[in-house]
Amino acid sequence: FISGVSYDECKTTADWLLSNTQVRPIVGIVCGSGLGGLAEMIKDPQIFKYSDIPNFPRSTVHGHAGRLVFGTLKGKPCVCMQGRFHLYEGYPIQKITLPMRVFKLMGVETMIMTNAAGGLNQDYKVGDIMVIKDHINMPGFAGVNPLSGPNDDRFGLRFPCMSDAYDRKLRQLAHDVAAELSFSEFVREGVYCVLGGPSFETIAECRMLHMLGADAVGMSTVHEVIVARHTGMRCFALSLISNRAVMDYDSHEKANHEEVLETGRLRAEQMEKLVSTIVAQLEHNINN
Ligand SMILES: Nc1nc2ncn(CCNC(CO)CO)c2c(=O)[nH]1
Repeated sequence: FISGVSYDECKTTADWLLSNTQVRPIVGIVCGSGLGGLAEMIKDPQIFKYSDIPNFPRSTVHGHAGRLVFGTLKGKPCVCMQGRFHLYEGYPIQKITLPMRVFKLMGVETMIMTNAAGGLNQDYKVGDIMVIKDHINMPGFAGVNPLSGPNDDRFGLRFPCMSDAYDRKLRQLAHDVAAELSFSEFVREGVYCVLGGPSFETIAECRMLHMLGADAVGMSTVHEVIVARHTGMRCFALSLISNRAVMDYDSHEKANHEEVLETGRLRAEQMEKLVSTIVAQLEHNINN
């Protein structure tokens, strides 16, 4: 099977990291496109380039730095992925989700994922932040699932439940924090649909996904959440709506990566404030 993703290899990577930092993280953060600034919030950072970490893939996407940042955020020991991996980069799906298993083996209890996504819900505006309440795993419909292949019971069950993937208490906390910060007008909640990419969706695909109940569309996060939940970590995820998906044929808008990164820059400050305040208010060691 795929090299570099077995339990022993994940353990080797986790042990290598733990021997190179005193930080014992309980929160894992994944920074999406243009959201790498979240990692700059971490105090006393210890930084590892992905290329130096055994078994880690390399980041190949503009806007994804490719660094693992350890430190404390609002007093809580954290590990932050500045740059994540995507199916469209050509990695095997188990490689994309390897960091989740490494984080679990290091003792991480809660994963906070962020991504940039296209808005399918017509009420959404560019710059809105959507709390993900559920996902539609399109590649999974075709058998592209990070848990395919032999199950290693040391990580989790053969058939894990996904109806509670996005932690209800953390979603409620996010909305309470948004209200505290007066962010409620642009903080939403909805369903995220993942596609393989790298091509952006067609108009027909946007219309179909919207009819199927998706509020936002992207190319990441779901695979990581499936593996993180398999290991029993709590998951919470936010999508920054970086553009409105093109839904009608007489529109001349064209989705492009530059506007994705630009929206990240515009909203980065609020995203960082929201995530750091949520981390500050996380209860430690509550297993659901
Ligand atoms: N319409 C649309 N807008 C989006 N903004 C971000 N993403 C997520 C994909 N991000 C890629 C390309 O920016 C980089 O990982 C998307 C998407 O998939 N579709």
